Amino acid sequence: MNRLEQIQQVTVTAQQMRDIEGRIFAAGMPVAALMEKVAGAIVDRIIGDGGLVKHLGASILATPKNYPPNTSPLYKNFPPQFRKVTILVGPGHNGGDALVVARELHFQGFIVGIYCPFPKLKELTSQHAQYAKSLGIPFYEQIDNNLLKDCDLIIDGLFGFGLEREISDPIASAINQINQLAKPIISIDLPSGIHTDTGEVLGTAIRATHTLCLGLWKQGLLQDRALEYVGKAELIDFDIPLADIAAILGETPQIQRVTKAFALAHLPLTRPPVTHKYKMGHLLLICGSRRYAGGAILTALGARASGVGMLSIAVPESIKPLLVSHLPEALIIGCPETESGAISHLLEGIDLESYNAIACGPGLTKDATSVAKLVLDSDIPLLLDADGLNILAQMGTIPKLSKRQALTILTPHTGEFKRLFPDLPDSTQDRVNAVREASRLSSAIVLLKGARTAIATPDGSVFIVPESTPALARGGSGDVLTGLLGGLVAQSSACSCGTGVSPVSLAEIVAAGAWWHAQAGILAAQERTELGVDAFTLTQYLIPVVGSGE
Ligand SMILES: NC(=O)C1=CN([C@@H]2O[C@H](COP(=O)(O)OP(=O)(O)OC[C@H]3O[C@@H](n4cnc5c(N)ncnc54)[C@H](OP(=O)(O)O)[C@@H]3O)[C@@H](O)[C@H]2O)[C@@H](O)CC1
Ligand SMILES: Nc1ncnc2c1ncn2[C@@H]1O[C@H](COP(=O)(O)OP(=O)(O)O)[C@@H](O)[C@H]1O
Ligand SMILES: [K+]
Repeated sequence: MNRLEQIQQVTVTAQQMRDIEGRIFAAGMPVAALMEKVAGAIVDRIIGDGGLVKHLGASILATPKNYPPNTSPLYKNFPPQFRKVTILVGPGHNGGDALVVARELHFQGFIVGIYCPFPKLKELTSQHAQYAKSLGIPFYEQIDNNLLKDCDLIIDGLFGFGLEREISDPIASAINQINQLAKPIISIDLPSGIHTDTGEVLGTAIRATHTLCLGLWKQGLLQDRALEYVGKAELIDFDIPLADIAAILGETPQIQRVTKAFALAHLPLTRPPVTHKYKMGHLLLICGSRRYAGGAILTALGARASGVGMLSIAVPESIKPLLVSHLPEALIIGCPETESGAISHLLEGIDLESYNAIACGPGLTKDATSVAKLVLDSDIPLLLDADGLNILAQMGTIPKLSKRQALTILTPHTGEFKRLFPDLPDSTQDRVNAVREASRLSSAIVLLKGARTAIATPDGSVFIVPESTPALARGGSGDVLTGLLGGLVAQSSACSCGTGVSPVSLAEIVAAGAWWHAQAGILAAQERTELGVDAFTLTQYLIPVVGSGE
């Protein structure tokens, strides 16, 4: 993995970023030099070759203005008119970054106006402000028409990782006013108003179209509740030495982004030349009911895409023919069923210990309680989803799981999470902490579904899937995930040759599977629009995602 791939995996809190920054300054890097370097990289990303401005849509490339042509090399990216950029400047170093960007855009021929309502600025920020004023760049203390009229682009440098308390008026009102303009907004480091660690909106926040996160990914940008403010996010690297990151975060950071490089390194994409089907894992899926027969098919199709060596599927007897017709390669086990058409108990003679993993839950209904109890008492890796989770919640999550020897993986959405862990804080808020706490308490690997799915291990490691698509917010897509993960877990547990997989290794595989699922959604949405990603279609995009050979 190259340096940039390693950097992309790292996430930090504000305090960790301060500590890393502190080491760089202590080693001799001047603060002002670092600010120049960072701001230079921001300017390049905005107006350099292939820069963001080209992609910001009609508003920045329209409205011709009658100014003389500019000869700057960077300006070749633009039509031959000057452009008007409004820059929001805060009192700290986020404002300092913004002022350096303002100065450079001014020199490149842009018409720059600065909104800075703060009477007192940090020293370096104050020096940059003084120089910008000396260049004739106008400063405004209030958001007024002069500043915003005809402005093509807004750059937000009000607050970065130094924001710790709620934003109040007049800045809060100014932010709300700016948000209503529907102009392109590029936020420096974080959208101002978003808490660096938790993603909480502190009073109000800038709704950015783009966020250029500086140096290392801030955790708050990976929390669901921040997403509508973040827009498209990307990292601006400024060569933070890996040794300084490791000194603060350890060799393996506790909270990691699941990148493509990470996922591909953990998926079983190649097989040993000499092997056989049972060495490639035997998964038992327990799913479906007469009412929810489709869920069983979707789960099974997810498992199929995992490449698992053998797939057995326990379903109620009455839907066995349906499963056989969809999955001719699988061994379908028809089970006795309740009056309501749920599995009442597993067929006599099924030896649970002969499987490498069990995935249980989709479409079961709560009438299948005895089956869920049985698998919880087994001694092999178990993934529980949907009704499997609801039944577990009824039994009492923590006491029940504390008796299990083998690894358990729980894959709740926020509603199921609340039922499983009623005493934990709301998982729609600080998701990273919620999932981490749930895993610690239950000793299970917990995957909390959402726009940014997070996976935690009992020892406190968290993996966050940083890209996905709302196209997946659709019935059945979670069933596909269950099957896919079940197949991956079975393969890894078969490969461990009886030595057992560690919780962290298993969580890495689960995280890679969640990345795979999200990427299939993204690819399907690109080709078929966000409306075209029904759960069956999603299953058909799993292999293309890893099969493109890129
Ligand atoms: N790390 C790195 O390597 C690099 C970091 N860099 C940049 O530095 C940024 C961090 O800078 P920072 O620490 O100066 O904090 P920042 O976010 O600008 O704001 C804090 C200021 O706001 C104030 N304030 C706080 N809350 C407030 C409120 N509600 N309402 C009003 N005021 C409030 C608070 O003052 P206070 O009133 O609390 O004394 C303080 O002055 C970072 O995001 C990145 O852009 C790069 O330049 C170089 C590389
Ligand atoms: N807004 C969203 N953005 C990205 N992914 C989403 C979003 N909403 C849901 N998902 C994903 O879709 C899947 C939904 O799973 P789940 O709620 O269990 O649905 P079902 O039970 O109908 O199959 C999860 O993998 C989740 O992460
Ligand atoms: K900002």
